[in-house]
Amino acid sequence: MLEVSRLSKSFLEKQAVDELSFSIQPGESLGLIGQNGAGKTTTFRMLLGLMERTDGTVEWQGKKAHHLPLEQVGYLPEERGLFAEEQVEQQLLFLAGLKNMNKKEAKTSMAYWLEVFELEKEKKQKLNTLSKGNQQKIQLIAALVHRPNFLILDEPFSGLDPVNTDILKEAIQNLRRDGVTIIFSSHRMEHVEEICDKLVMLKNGRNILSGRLGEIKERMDRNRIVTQTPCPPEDVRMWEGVQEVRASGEKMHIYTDTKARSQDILQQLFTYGDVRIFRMEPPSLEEIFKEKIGESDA
Ligand SMILES: Nc1ncnc2c1ncn2[C@@H]1O[C@H](COP(=O)(O)OP(=O)(O)OP(=O)(O)O)[C@@H](O)[C@H]1O
Repeated sequence: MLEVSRLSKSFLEKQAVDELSFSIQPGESLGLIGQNGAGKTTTFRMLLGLMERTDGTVEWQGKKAHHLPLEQVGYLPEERGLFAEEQVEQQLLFLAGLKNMNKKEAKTSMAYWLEVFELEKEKKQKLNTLSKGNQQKIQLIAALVHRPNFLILDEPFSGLDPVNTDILKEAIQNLRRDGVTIIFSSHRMEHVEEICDKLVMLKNGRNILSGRLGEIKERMDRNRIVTQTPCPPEDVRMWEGVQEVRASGEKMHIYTDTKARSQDILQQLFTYGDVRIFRMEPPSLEEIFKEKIGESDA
């Protein structure tokens, strides 16, 4: 559906996006992650034609394109920007109209999303009288109201409380089930882990890790063992290949450099007595992120 090859953007000396390649198929969701300034927003802006690329190609449904077909796209920009003084309902209908949606359809779609995000009571209010989180939800509805089949969401969870975060996650899952393709950025790794099929990790504009989440975890050799044992953590820290040991209640988390260490560790734990729990867990996305971002550029 979308194939991005060697997409690059430089601002004078600064290489904001550096030969970024990825692809996404209909109904997939891709998480674009990276530290502040890694190049996520710049990538979105180039895909939308809001910013000229320095190099690279974008293919949409097999054909080279300058940018995505805007009538099919919903965009939640990082810099939120609706009309503060306008009524919620009026501006949502106006924005749907700009995307060629007829008024009846727009009203039905708007009513659906206002109900999903529990904002029916606020629809007659001016935007600037709403709380920050509710304004954020209206901005999300503005990206969704014309029923796009491709969504670009720049930090969609920022400013939302835990209840609204769950509502948005569920809405995103439902959109995916309906075949909507989604690219989103987030600094919250647990959200990325829950809702993306694929991810692209950027560091200084470069793709440093990408693929399906399960496969990425499988590829990571760093291993976490969760165990319950009478063995003191100080002893485990001395063993070969052990990078870190953390006590968590009655359990101990042992991080090793390779998966191959697990059998040796189990053997050694047995010498201290009863091993009540011993399981290997893949690293969380947050752990992978910290490890990859922390690696040197050399
Ligand atoms: N218009 C611009 N002129 C000059 N430099 C820019 C411009 N836009 C972005 N940059 C630089 O490009 C780099 C990437 O910025 P970008 O906003 O894409 O990062 P990001 O990953 O979205 O960051 P954040 O997570 O903080 O939103 C940064 O170093 C930024 O300062």
